[in-house]
Amino acid sequence: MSLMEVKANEPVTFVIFGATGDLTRRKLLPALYTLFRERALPEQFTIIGFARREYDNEEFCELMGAALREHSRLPADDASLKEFCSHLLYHRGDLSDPAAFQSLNDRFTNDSTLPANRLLYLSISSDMVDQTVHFAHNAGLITPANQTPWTRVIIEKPFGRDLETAKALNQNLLAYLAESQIYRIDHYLGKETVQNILSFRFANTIFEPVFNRTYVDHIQITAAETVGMESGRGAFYDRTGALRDMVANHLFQLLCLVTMEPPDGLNAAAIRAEKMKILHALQPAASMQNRPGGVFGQYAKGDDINAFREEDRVSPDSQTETFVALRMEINNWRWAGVPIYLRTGKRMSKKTTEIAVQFRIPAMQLFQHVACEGDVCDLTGVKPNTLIFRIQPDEGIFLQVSAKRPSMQLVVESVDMDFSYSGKWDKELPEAYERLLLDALRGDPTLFTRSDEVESEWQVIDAIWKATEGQKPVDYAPGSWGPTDADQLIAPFSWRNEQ
Ligand SMILES: NC(=O)C1=CN([C@@H]2O[C@H](COP(=O)(O)OP(=O)(O)OC[C@H]3O[C@@H](n4cnc5c(N)ncnc54)[C@H](OP(=O)(O)O)[C@@H]3O)[C@@H](O)[C@H]2O)C=CC1
Ligand SMILES: O=C1O[C@H](COP(=O)(O)O)[C@@H](O)[C@H](O)[C@H]1O
Repeated sequence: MSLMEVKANEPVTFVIFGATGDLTRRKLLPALYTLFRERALPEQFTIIGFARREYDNEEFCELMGAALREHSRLPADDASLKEFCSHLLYHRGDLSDPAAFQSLNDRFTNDSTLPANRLLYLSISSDMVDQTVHFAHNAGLITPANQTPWTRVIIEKPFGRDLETAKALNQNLLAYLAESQIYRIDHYLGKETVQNILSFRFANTIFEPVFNRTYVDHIQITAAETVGMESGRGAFYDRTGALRDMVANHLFQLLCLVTMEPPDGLNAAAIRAEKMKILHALQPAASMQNRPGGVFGQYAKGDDINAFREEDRVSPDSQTETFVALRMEINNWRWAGVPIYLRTGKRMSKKTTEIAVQFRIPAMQLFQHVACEGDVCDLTGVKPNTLIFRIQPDEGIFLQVSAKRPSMQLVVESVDMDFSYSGKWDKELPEAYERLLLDALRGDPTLFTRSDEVESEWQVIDAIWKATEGQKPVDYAPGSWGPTDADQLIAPFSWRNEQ
């Protein structure tokens, strides 16, 4: 999709703290490069990479060139890479050293070609955010709110590691920044298919009346990844785990969007207000007292695949979960009693993110469902309707319904009503980071998370820790769908594994 329609115009200097890290290589630089190629960046822009490793500008440019060749959505040819590299600088420094920030600020003072508006991107671990903003402020890198040149600060997730740390971080940041300058990023909100959840629910009349406890049996949300620890991520992930890395932000956002009430407008405040109501009503399911509401797993050794505990910079006796499955419920009028199952994991069978809303079977079973393999047919009760939001890959939405199978008998079969982005639009979907970086450049916070929203997310996570206290991760085979305990968690339903 061309981003030409939307463009940032004001000159800007991006400073990426954590510029040698995995996120910068795989997502941030490729997104900036695509925006550059699409002419969506301002004419005047500079990107300064800040990290500890010893590089000069040229070496940094080579490193980023290699990353772009591997990860860019648009082809990274030599000529455009050369042009892009002319906008790249490297600033070596340690985040614990105030002098490194001072020398960075000196660059702004001494180099009149550096655009004075600045977008500081904190692609660093959450425990370094407070100090980084503090040092940046003391060095003069942060200009006052509501003035030009402006400063905006993008902060990566996870924002804190529990309610207490998130609250402290929110409060401390306000000593140096106005809330309007803080952009807490959750890249799932930048995904086209995630934005489509609200459009699909509220731009159509036929689905909304059945999105409630009367018609919905349960909801499953899965974010499965085949990757393990990408290079250098072991230490971060071992401190973080799947619950904080994925559930506390991405999965909760999906859950909110699929269950929230219609907002009274499409502005940030109205949408956030409805999401907040869901987060306040969300809790680990209490309805099935004798069964655990959560299952934690850790990937074991496989053929040619390290166990998590053998990964680089992971403790050999780590108890960190690389998989989690949860049974949650929303204690409100619309959803009370409807189980909501969440699961996410590394080294799973398939890369897939989807939301499946499974409806109740009809009250009266007039028909039988037939499934045939060759000449052998099996008759069972009618299958439930399921509405599936395919977030990635093969982006789209499909609805499973029952239809009469052509035969002399009145039996039905499950058929799909399928909408896929690639079938409908001959355009590649933009990457989430492209959209979000452009929004931040244009000063639009709609798709970023507000402080109270983040705190509410952590409140639920704290409740999950409490409800699952003492549970240790159980091993699962790489390439599987996680520990078998997760199947017991969802019984009598089943996870949708063969999608
Ligand atoms: N990777 C991903 O897919 C995603 C990551 N995120 C978030 O992005 C953030 C960064 O993640 P990721 O890139 O994976 O992490 P990495 O561990 O790969 O990178 C961390 C970066 O921080 C720098 N760094 C660490 N300590 C210091 C220090 N004392 N002084 C200066 N620089 C330092 C490192 O550079 P050096 O060693 O050279 O100093 C490196 O560039 C995290 O908050 C993560 O949750 C969010 C979504 C996806
Ligand atoms: O935030 C994160 O997301 C990625 C998965 O993102 P996706 O867009 O590929 O679904 C995950 O690999 C990473 O651990 C996590 O920090």
